[in-house]
Amino acid sequence: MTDKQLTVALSKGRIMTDTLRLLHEAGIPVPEDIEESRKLILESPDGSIRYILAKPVDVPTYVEYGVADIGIVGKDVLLEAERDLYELLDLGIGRCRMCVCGLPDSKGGMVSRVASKYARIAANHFRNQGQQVEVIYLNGSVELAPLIGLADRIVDLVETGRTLAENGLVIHEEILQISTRVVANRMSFRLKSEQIDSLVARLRGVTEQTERTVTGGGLQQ
Ligand SMILES: Nc1ncnc2c1ncn2[C@@H]1O[C@H](COP(=O)(O)OP(=O)(O)OP(=O)(O)O)[C@@H](O)[C@H]1O
Ligand SMILES: O=P(O)(O)OC[C@H]1O[C@H](OP(=O)(O)OP(=O)(O)O)[C@H](O)[C@@H]1O
Repeated sequence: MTDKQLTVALSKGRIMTDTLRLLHEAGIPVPEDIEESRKLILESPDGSIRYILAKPVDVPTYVEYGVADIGIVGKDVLLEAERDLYELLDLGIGRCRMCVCGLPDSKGGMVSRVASKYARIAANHFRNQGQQVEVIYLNGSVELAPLIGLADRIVDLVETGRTLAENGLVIHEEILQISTRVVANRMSFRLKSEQIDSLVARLRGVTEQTERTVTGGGLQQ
């Protein structure tokens, strides 16, 4: 690794393909076999960028500790992690909504139980609303909780709404819009400003193009 090299932590999984497409469109060098390979650290062909492939929930940790200069990760993960990072850019991919959901007739009683993979976001939301709730952490398939009586509501991501619909659940309230963000380590942002500015400017170029195209087509963001 050289001083000039940037280490970029990418989120494996759902947002990986769109992230790689944007990097490619922005002219940022990416190893050809990055999606097929089982390697977790890969260098770009010109050696300017080292990519690390991480679980989304771990990306803010790598960036805060400075083992990655840059991270690409969902706003949901950032809000839940509350790490001390600079958020530089909204890539406009991985769009979905963080919502309070449940059975159609459940609005929460005096002290309701709320299940979520986003325990901190859920707790903050209900605290801000002055509602007393018990938040129960679950790691996935959160929609199960109201169906089997573990909780009366959930806080979870909704994209197409299919998972809710197929399980007889509805949205009671939208908390916030989610999309994928570019974040930087605070020290790297100063020490590698030239490389980081260039990377963000290139990505901003293709992100704005995408947004213009979508808006031009008459679709609502
Ligand atoms: N329908 C969706 N459900 C979940 N995440 C979505 C959705 N649409 C976009 N996203 C974004 O993609 C990210 C989730 O990716 P993924 O499902 O691969 O991660 P994960 O749930 O942390 O992984 P794992 O299931 O392996 O624990 C979220 O952090 C969010 O920003
Ligand atoms: O509105 P939809 O398009 O149906 O998408 C929303 C679903 O997708 C995510 O789950 P994921 O597939 O990541 O599985 P998980 O429940 O194990 O987290 C999310 O937690 C919802 O369950």
